[in-house]
Amino acid sequence: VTVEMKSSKVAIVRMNRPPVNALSKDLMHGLRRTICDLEDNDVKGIVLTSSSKVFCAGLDLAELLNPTQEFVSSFWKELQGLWITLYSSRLVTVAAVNGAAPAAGCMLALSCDYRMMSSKNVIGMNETKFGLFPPPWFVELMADTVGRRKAEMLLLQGTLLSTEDALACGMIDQIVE
Ligand SMILES: CCCCCCCC/C=C\C/C=C/C(=O)SCCNC(=O)CCNC(=O)[C@H](O)C(C)(C)COP(=O)(O)OP(=O)(O)OC[C@H]1O[C@@H](n2cnc3c(N)ncnc32)[C@H](O)[C@@H]1OP(=O)(O)O
Repeated sequence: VTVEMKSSKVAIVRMNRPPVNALSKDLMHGLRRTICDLEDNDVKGIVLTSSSKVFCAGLDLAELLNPTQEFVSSFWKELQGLWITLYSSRLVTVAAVNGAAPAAGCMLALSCDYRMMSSKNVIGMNETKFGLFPPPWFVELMADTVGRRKAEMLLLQGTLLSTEDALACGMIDQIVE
């Protein structure tokens, strides 16, 4: 994770884990630590983005291949900790979604106060496409953002929306070129 101060009050926080910013336990820990440090340093707002062409590919599936029980439990704790920290942060949080944002990548964006996204990208919770269903707090985030019925349809079908469709249903707030 890298931090660039745009002024004394606003920080650009970039996920920097090539090639696709898959959320490993370490990346989630780094993001949470960064947000907490910025909160402690009188910063007012952050822009969360990526230093590569993918915003975030969701959970690191490689790390979840044949994990030990202990690892799964610490991974899950880190995921919940990151979500709680970002969602409840006192900072004004903006997601600049500059690449694909599937599954937990979408969760990161939805946990922010405002979402801008570049065109020709995709965002959504596609977990059902590979036989999983998102945890309840992902579901609630989606329902709070686009409405319960729309969320139900998107989640059941594991839809990844284009930038334009995401704007149309309120999943993002602005398209930025
Ligand atoms: C705590 C344990 C609990 C386990 C149970 C979990 C239950 C909870 C259920 C849901 C919660 C949330 C789940 C998730 O977030 S799962 C992740 C879902 N993500 C995806 O479906 C995205 C998959 N990736 C893509 O669609 C594409 O890679 C892309 C659009 C993000 C980028 O495309 P492109 O630029 O063309 O890159 P490549 O596809 O070529 O990929 C490059 C490289 O990166 C690897 N990779 C991609 N995604 C992941 C990933 N999520 N984890 C790990 N690695 C990933 C890909 O395999 C390539 O690797 P290489 O071949 O070695 O180069």
